[in-house]
Amino acid sequence: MTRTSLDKSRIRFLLLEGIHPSAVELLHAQGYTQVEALSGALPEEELKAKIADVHFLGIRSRTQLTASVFEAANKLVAVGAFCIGTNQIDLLAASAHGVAVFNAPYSNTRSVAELVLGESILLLRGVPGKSAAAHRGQWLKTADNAFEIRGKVLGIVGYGSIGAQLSVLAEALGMQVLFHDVVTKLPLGNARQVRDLEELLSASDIVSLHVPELPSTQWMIGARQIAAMKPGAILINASRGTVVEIDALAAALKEGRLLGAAVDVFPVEPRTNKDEFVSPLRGLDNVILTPHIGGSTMEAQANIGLEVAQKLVKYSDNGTTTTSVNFPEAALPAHPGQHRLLHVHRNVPGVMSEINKVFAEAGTNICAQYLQTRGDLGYVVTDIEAASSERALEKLAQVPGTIRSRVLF
Ligand SMILES: NC(=O)C1=CN([C@@H]2O[C@H](COP(=O)(O)OP(=O)(O)OC[C@H]3O[C@@H](n4cnc5c(N)ncnc54)[C@H](O)[C@@H]3O)[C@@H](O)[C@H]2O)C=CC1
Ligand SMILES: O=C(O)CCC(=O)C(=O)O
Repeated sequence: MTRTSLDKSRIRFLLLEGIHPSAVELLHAQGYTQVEALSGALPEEELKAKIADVHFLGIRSRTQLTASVFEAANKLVAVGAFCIGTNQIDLLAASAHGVAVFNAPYSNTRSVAELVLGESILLLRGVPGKSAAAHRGQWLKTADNAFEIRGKVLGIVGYGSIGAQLSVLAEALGMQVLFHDVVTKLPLGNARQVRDLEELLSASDIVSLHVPELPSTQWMIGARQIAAMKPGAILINASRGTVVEIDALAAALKEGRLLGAAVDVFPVEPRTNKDEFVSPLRGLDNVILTPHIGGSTMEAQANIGLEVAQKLVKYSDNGTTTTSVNFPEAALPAHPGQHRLLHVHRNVPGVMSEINKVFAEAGTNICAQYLQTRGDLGYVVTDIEAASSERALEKLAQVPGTIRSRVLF
């Protein structure tokens, strides 16, 4: 697939799921005027119809980018996930179509950690139940089952950016922190990495989950793991809905085995704010239910809007792919006066020599060349004199193994 350089005014951006206006402002300021921003996610067929004309797509956690969506996205150059998780994107399909994917790996970390800490305090005091009762006219003034957070044991599953941030905040409130991670991690403060998940579950007053959605994390907290938790403990899930078996959690809460829970993410989430939220946890007073808003603060969203839009602009303007989640990473300098050829190919032996044969046979003088590979993908960027770029691009597209090529003026 070959693309010649488009005038910025012809490059189309589609931003879904209420991405913060800071993204649109940045794109406009960088000369990209064709930006359509919608508030919700689109069903697959609608998305496929709409995406056919789109060069850059912005999504959050709701939009499912399947292989079939990528098939329909002929013009798509890059996807911006305006969030941390990229499990909603078929990254192999994106790579196979030469589509670069970017995200914002840290911008909402603090927001999630703060929410979890706030929920921990409220649940230890039984506030959700007492508040719900007060709304019904009941006055539940009692200290029964109400506890301070100081001295309690917080068990963090997944000690990455969010888990580690939570650990620091929790210690500041006097909690003891244990964590379980598949990787050996530097414990912050007095936190301690435990041997396995079972040890963490049996020792913690509050268990908070911060793992990515992976085959290995799917349903990692089920009936057996909940039974291994301390009686009267609290479970918090602000990671992904596939990490906890929701029926097992509902059963434990109804039986009173757990003191409470806070759940922000669900196996099935409404696509828009107008769709009904259905869950076996509805109606349980000792459960805080939130609509996947762990990262939804004005601060985080404004920063994410800028960060991801900036990454898309850099890739569009000069081919830089730094921090891409699926592409070889290349930080490229400006290319004044030269044309820049971007070539995405299958990383198999011989492609580079074929590419350079194209330039040699055409007598093209190469001003600069950069190559990076990542797994099955190769990304080579060649700066050449402007006069020969059109012919070179045509020839490059015929190199066996080519996935996509593009020229930047
Ligand atoms: N509720 C919300 O709005 C938000 C949810 N998230 C979710 O939180 C997840 C975590 O975010 P970050 O901390 O930034 O990710 P991260 O990648 O920095 O940390 C994840 C940690 O989990 C560990 N891990 C992976 N598999 C594991 C397993 N089977 N058992 C134990 N540990 C395991 C990793 O080694 C890593 O240390 C994201 O992937 C995303 O799904 C992120 C932001 C907002
Ligand atoms: O804010 C969102 O839409 C998604 C937040 C999230 O889950 C993430 O950043 O991974």
